[in-house]
Amino acid sequence: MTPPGNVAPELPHDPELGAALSDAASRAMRGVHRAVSELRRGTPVLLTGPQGALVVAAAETVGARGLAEIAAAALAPPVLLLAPVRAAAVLQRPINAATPPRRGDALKPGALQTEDGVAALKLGPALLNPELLRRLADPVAGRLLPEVPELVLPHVLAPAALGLAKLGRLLPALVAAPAQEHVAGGLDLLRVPAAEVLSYPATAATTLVRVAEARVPLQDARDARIVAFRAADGGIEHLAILVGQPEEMAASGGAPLVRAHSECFTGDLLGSLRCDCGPQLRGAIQRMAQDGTGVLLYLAQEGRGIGLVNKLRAYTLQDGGLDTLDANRALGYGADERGFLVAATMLEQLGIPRIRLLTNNPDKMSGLAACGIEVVGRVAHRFAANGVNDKYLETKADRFGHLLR
Ligand SMILES: Nc1nc2c(ncn2[C@@H]2O[C@H](COP(=O)(O)OP(=O)(O)OP(=O)(O)O)[C@@H](O)[C@H]2O)c(=O)[nH]1
Ligand SMILES: [Zn+2]
Repeated sequence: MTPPGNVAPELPHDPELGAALSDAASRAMRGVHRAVSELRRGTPVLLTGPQGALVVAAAETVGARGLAEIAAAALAPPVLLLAPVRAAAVLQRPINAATPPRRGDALKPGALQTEDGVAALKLGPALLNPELLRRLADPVAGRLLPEVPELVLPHVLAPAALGLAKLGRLLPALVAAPAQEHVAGGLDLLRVPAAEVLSYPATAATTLVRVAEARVPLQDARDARIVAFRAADGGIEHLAILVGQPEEMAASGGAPLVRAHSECFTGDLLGSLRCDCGPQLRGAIQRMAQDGTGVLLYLAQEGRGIGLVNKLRAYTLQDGGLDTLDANRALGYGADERGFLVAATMLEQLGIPRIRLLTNNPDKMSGLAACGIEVVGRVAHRFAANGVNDKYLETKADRFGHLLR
């Protein structure tokens, strides 16, 4: 299960061409970043492509005004775009997605078919109401609906719409209607090319630049520095914590110990017992201090890339009986939404192309290797269960293929 966004795009070698491309990349990222902000505040945006235009708003945030703007731009009645798993839950019917949701899942006879990993539900007037849209989007919200929506074919730009909501760490559920570009222009809706939404994760990862660095002695590693990396979109920074002199070790052909640690507010900062992140974070720094060298990449990929708000929703679903993988999927997200191109770019910029990786997760090894990092070895990084996270650790081994030693 290699996460998406892990294939390094070809980088330009001609410096002039490179500058021109990075200008275009930075304009594209600005557009997508603005579109994400619009969705997060409940404003519709216009997705464009050669096949037409689609006006979309996030079901989680849209209000009466946003719905009126969609109606004014729409060429046809609006639908609700959902991940197939969520659509199946709403319809209370099994569903076959064109993109198989899980290795080994058998197609269910008599199940609904969907295209491109997206399902579309027709929204009759009774469902075009902000509170009901939130219930349709959110498996944690109440179930009561005045009518069961009907499954229809999604627009060709629907996958980009879901992608945009995911970039905003919103529930992947959007009110959407085909629109005429010029009509929507009169409404002053932000336009964003669907292709730029789809290429955004790779563009953001490959435009990271070092922006600040400081010596920060740590309780467990006095000789430590923090280097901050920022992408051209101005989004949240990723951090590298360097223990000792890993760059020197790499320069003389060595392979320093590296941990790619995805941020976990609850585990890293609060000491939550639901996961193993806190012990893994501190354990990694201690291990690097013992070795004398190491790099801990602290990646802004909270909740395996679904964001803190969705992780809290996933926890509520887990309290209702789902495991960590199915809870992600019930929200409409993949089991693991992380890409490791960010980590690979940071290592490349630090001058560390060969590493020994501190992990139990084989996907991290293959993800980094696919992005051009030479992973010469793995060092296991397991901590004992604490009585609360036992099932979480079991699920990582059983369903994510995490190595037990
Ligand atoms: N979606 C979701 N994310 C979780 C849950 N529990 C922990 N996480 C997140 O999982 C991530 C932990 O990732 P890591 O420790 O870097 O990686 P890993 O895949 O467990 O692999 P290792 O390298 O073996 O630790 C953090 O971003 C946590 O916020 C959960 O129940 N649901
Ligand atoms: Zn955690």
